[in-house]
Amino acid sequence: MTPGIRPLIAGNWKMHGLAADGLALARAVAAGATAGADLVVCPPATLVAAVAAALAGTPVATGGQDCHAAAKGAHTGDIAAAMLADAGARFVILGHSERRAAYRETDPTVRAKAEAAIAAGLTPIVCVGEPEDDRLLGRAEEVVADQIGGSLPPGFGAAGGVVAYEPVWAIGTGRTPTEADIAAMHAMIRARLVAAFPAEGAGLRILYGGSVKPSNAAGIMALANVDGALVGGASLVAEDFLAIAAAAA
Ligand SMILES: O=C(CO)COP(=O)(O)O
Repeated sequence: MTPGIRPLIAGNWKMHGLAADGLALARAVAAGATAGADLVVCPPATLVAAVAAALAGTPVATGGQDCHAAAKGAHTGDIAAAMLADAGARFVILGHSERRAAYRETDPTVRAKAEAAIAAGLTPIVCVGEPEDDRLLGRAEEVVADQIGGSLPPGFGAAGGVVAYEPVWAIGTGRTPTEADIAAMHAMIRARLVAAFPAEGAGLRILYGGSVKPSNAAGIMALANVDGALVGGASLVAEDFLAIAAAAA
């Protein structure tokens, strides 16, 4: 945790959820929301409007999982940031490693998307994280520093942007870096944020993601510069997601 920063626990549902189970999950999260942390759920695009409507008046916010960099246009299948905002989203996950890998999203692409998100009034959650090879070769911090340098637009600090550190090899695998490695990476990210955004960098939230579950959340959340979590698999089970939130609060 960083003193003075309110933790954020974000659930990335990825490509999971039809209307009935998605709405039930969102309602169960809202029913158990703890006061000590901000919560956001990021359902598939088809459910953003319905989940946002179901969560209206609750402390749980809604987010998207991606947006296009353009405000509108001939981009079949894509969604503009303003459309997410119009549907009730307040956050959007950008540059997730699954999208960087499957759609070859580069740092400049992610940066342009983050600019579009900010212009639409959304808070971007920009994902960074090293593949396993780079970790084994001792290049993890260098790779993540490059992603930070390339993926965050100038307005990121003023917009209260969020960084999520997700080592690629920890996603969905049950493996996590050591707490010392997480702390070292988050300290590096904090230093880069302070350098890039002198007015706001010390107060921006840096989330850890990758196999976060109730059993390891308290230890990870207690680390310096870990200001919450981006949760995949465990966000699909309300009681697990809420247990992680409780560990951060
Ligand atoms: O990719 C993630 C969140 O964006 C992490 O996924 P898991 O929590 O399933 O490892």
